[in-house]
Amino acid sequence: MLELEAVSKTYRLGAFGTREVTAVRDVDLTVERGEVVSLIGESGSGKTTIGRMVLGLAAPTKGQIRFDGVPVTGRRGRALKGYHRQVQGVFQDPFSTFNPVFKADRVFALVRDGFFPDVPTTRWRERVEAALHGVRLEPADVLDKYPHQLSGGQLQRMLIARALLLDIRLLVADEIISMLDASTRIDVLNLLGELKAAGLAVLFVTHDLALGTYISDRTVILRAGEVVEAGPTQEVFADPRHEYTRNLLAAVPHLHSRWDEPVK
Ligand SMILES: Nc1ncnc2c1ncn2[C@@H]1O[C@H](COP(=O)(O)OP(=O)(O)OP(=O)(O)O)[C@@H](O)[C@H]1O
Repeated sequence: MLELEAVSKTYRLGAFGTREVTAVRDVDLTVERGEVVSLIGESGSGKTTIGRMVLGLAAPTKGQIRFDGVPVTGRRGRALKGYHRQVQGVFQDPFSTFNPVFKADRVFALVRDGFFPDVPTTRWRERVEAALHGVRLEPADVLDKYPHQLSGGQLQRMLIARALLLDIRLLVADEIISMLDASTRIDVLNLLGELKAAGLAVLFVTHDLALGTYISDRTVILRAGEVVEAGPTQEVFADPRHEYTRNLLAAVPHLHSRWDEPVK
């Protein structure tokens, strides 16, 4: 379904664009229907750049990104909108996505204005309520409220509900769990699991190996813009081939041991 082939992204820096930073280098990656693929790497490893390219918000310097065999790059206007009906992103900080001046459910109104202007108001309301139920939110708890009246978990779910209104097939979830507290994290992860069971594909971007293991079918480990390891999640974790992956694994806190004890 989604396919990245030898994708690189170089940013030019400085007033005259004389300095270059290669954020992503020669990355191959696929995501199939109903599959969750974790993209794991430390800060600065190029994860967000990949997510933005997949969403058509940035263009690769080299290589190809295809969705159902059709290039993503270069889509503009109506073609990009058509793509965004099928592929949407949810990002780390839900608070920054909402404008504090407007009620939070404005995000749904914007979807209606942009994609479904002909749907009558009552029908639209039903669709919004169904999408909210889909993410385990009670419409009365979240509709007609300002962002500051809602929790981070509620806002994050509303953003997932917004994506679901579009009948998407691929969700790019960029660190969506990082800012949530522990119990909400598990709820949102379980929600992603349910959506996956319903056929949704997820590119799950995280720096957190433990979250990646919990949810994904396949794992891609990124270091300084390059894929250092990729494979079925259980295999990557059971037998990490690359030293970088082993180091990342060693850095995951072990629940059964005290933090001041050396981990065996
Ligand atoms: N718009 C930009 N202009 C110049 N350099 C950029 C730009 N965006 C990202 N970079 C650089 O590209 C590299 C990869 O950044 P990216 O944000 O993709 O990494 P990341 O793995 O998502 O990191 P984090 O987890 O901290 O968000 C970094 O060196 C970053 O400084």
